[in-house]
This record gives sequence, structure tokens and C-alpha cells, in this order.
Amino acid sequence: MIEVRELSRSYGELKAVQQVSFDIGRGEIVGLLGHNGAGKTTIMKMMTGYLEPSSGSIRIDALDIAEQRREAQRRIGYLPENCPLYPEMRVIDYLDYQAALHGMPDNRRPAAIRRAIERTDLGPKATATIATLSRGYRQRVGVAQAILHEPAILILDEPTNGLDPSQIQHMRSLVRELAKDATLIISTHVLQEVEAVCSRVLIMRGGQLALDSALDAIGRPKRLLVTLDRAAEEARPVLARIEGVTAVESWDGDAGLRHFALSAEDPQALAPVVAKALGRQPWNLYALAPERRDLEDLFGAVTLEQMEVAHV
Ligand SMILES: Nc1ncnc2c1ncn2[C@@H]1O[C@H](COP(=O)(O)OP(=O)(O)OP(=O)(O)O)[C@@H](O)[C@H]1O
Repeated sequence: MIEVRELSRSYGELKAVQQVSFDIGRGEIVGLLGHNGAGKTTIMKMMTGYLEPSSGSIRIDALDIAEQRREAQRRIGYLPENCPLYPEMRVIDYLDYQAALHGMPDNRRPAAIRRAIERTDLGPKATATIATLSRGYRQRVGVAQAILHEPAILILDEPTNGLDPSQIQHMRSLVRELAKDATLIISTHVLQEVEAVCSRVLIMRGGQLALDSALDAIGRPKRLLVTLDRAAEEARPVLARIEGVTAVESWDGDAGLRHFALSAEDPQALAPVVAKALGRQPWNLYALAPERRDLEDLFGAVTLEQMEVAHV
């Protein structure tokens, strides 16, 4: 559905995006993750046809965005990072104006606006002036303008940026709701955002694509962590003999406890087996859980080394 090939964009000497390629299929929810300046917004602007690449290509439903920009844009809804709203306008008038910009005929606009207002829960604020709205509501207006023409692809640039926790929750459930009907790409520098709503992540680092992975693959733990009140010499051989355990590592914990990390193909499935085996020992078990290698660790690993966008 979306095909990005060797996409690059420079601003003068600065290479903001370099040789980025990926494909996104229909119905996917993809998180574009990276620190400030990693190139996320630049990619999104190119995908929506608002910025020309220095080189490379983008196809939306087989339409080349450089050659069939209008056609491609009709399939895309876009929430820019700082969505330009007109503070003196009422929500409903602003949406009418946006619908006109999308080229929507007069007779279709009222129904489209009504539906966008409904989907974004903006009903109570429909006639409010934009200047009087909280940041959370303004973001919803931004989303409403993006979905007016019921696009098959939604591109949301930092949709939760600047929102308070309850507004974030609301935006996340709105995003999940929208994902039922559209392919979604969300940029964020907040890892929890990706974990909360996405099934796949593209991590940008210094203008380059550092990782493209299903979230499942990243999150899958490889070890089972066990905490016992036993010395390593005593517990290790017993743990190592448990079926499914391929390696045992141990280190000291607090208050005389010892941690053991059991490597296994499926640590989740190993947990009850280990619990049963330990039940046969006169030992106290303090903790038993698969190790969680979360996105935070992963993000650190791929971005902390080099955060600056490469210069020529
Ligand atoms: N119009 C511009 N002119 C010059 N440099 C720019 C321009 N827009 C972006 N840049 C630079 O390009 C790099 C990538 O910026 P971009 O906004 O794409 O990153 P980002 O990952 O979206 O970060 P943020 O979350 O801060 O928006 C940054 O170094 C930025 O300063």
C-alpha cells in the first residue's frame, strides 16, 4: 500500500533523511520512532506530498507521489506536528473550510463533518471557537480535519505531544478506533506510545532507518528470571537440569537473595515447569517472571550512540 524507496532529503548541507526504504501494508499500525531531529517529520512531509525528496520515491497505492500528487493525497489524511488551526474560527467552520480545501463538494460536506466530529468526540465543542479549546481538543480538531475525506491512510505526526495524561488516553483510544478503518503511521519520540497502539516500529536515528521490526519480535523475552534465597553453587546445577533451560546466569541481589536468568526458547512456557521443580526443593522462591526487554532498552541501544543528523 505504501512503498518508500531510498528516500533522502537534505536541507542545504544537512542530510535530514538518508536512503530510507520500507513498505507498509494495508491495515498496519506503524510507529515511526526517534528522538527530536531524527527525521520523522521530514519523512512524513514527503509521504504526504508536502515536501519534495532530494532523491528516492514514494508510492501510495501504486501512485507515484511525485507524478500523481493530488491523486495520492486524496488517499491520505495528515495531522501535521503543529497542525495549523485558525483560532478565531469555530470548529465546525474550520472543518467546513478544510473540507472545501480537500475538494469535497458542498452537498457532501455536512455529512462528512458530522461524521468526523462524531468519531473524534468533538460534539460538545462543535460550535466553540478554536481559541477557547484545550490542547487536547485542538488535537482532536486536527485529527477531525485529517479524517474528513475518510482516507485509507492516516499519517499522524506526534499526535499526543503536549497532551496531559487523560488527553493522551483519549487520543490513544481514538487512534485505535481509527485504525479499524485505516492504515496508520504515527510518529513519536515516546516509546510507550508505540507500545500502546502499534504493531510495528520503524526506528529512525540520525536520518537513517535503524530498525524495522514487528513489536512482537522486539518484546519477546528470551530468559526467565528467578530470585531465590540460595547460593549460586547450590541452585545453578538444579536449575540447569530443568528441561528447556539452555543456560543459567546468576548475580547477587539484596538481602542475601540471588537472581538467576534461565535462557530458554519460550520462557513463558518454562515458568510453570520451573515453579514445579523448585517446589521440590526446600528453597524460598521470591520472584519468577520472563525478562522484559522493552522498547526503552532497544531505543537506547539504537539511538544513544549517535544522535546528530549526519552532515556532508
Ligand atoms: N526546513 C528546514 N530547514 C533546515 N533544517 C531543517 C528543516 N526542517 C527540519 N530540519 C532539520 O532536519 C533534521 C530532521 O528534522 P525533523 O523535523 O524531520 O526531525 P523529527 O524526527 O521530526 O524531530 P522532531 O520530533 O523534533 O520534529 C533536524 O536536524 C532539523 O533541524
